[in-house]
Amino acid sequence: MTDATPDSMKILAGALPFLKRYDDQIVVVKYGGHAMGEEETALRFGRDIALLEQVGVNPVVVHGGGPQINAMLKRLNVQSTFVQGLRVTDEAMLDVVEMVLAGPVNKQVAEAITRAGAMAVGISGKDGGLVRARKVTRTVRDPGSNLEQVLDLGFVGEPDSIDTKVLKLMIGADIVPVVAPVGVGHDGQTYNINADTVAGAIAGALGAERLLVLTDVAGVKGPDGAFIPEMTVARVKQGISEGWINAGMIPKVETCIYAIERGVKGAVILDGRVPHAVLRELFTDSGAGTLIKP
Ligand SMILES: Nc1ncnc2c1ncn2[C@@H]1O[C@H](COP(=O)(O)OP(=O)(O)O)[C@@H](O)[C@H]1O
Ligand SMILES: CC(=O)N[C@@H](CCC(=O)OP(=O)(O)O)C(=O)O
Repeated sequence: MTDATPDSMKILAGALPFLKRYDDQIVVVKYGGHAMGEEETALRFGRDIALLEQVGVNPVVVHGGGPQINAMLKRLNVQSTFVQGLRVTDEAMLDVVEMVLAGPVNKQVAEAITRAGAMAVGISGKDGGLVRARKVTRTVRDPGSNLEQVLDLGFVGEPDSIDTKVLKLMIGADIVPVVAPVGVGHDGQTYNINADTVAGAIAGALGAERLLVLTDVAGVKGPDGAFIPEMTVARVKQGISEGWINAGMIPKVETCIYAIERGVKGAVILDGRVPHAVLRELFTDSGAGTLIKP
């Protein structure tokens, strides 16, 4: 006899169809720097990911660390600037970015999952040639002259190709990969890549069942400020052109569109600070956050 209450039986019964649906499927989880929050939030995230692994899902975690990089830059008294949500990265900045992302942040996330009972191993996109990167530029319109200007963002990259071999080896060995968003160019140059972009590229390359983008807002807000539970790709594009989707939300929605166009079944932007956000999204009918659909 167990002491299971009717409530816990109800929750389990409700979760069963979802457990079946995600059995042996890959779910890519982007864990944003803003979603990391307090230590307790990180430990809770670790427990949720470990649980996914234990019930037969194959989670792959890609983490950010923007606020953690900012904290280190403040200690070093270095200013940083952003263009369309991307950090302008010169050589000195690149050292700090790689040190923070592939160092303490990567290790803390992997440790939180491992502590919760799964085996997680932290790597950067440079390991095993996982993320081959190319340099990006951004075009902006000067409000004064209305002329277009191409901006050089330094060592900011985007994924050129993804070699999934190292991830597949890890998944096959029941190891949860935890990926820091740093890539390497064909010439060996290191690039700082937005973590949302890396998550979308990895989800697309792995043919993931779901991409979950964890941040510090409930999802995408519309022009009236109200949260939107479901959006089509066309509506997202409208939001960007009208400007009510802006700043750090742009790489998120763009990566969701990229992943969907490559066969990922659904991409969701949700608040990672809400307890069990990942489990609620995957294992309940109501879900959480904004689902982006074709
Ligand atoms: N339409 C929108 N809906 C919700 N958030 C938006 C929207 N447009 C811009 N944002 C901003 O995007 C931020 C999330 O991006 P970011 O700060 O880069 O998060 P993370 O560190 O999780 O990657 C939100 O905190 C919000 O300020
Ligand atoms: C090019 C670029 O902007 N890279 C990001 C990488 C970290 C990141 O994306 O972290 P979040 O997910 O927490 O925002 C940066 O330097 O902040």
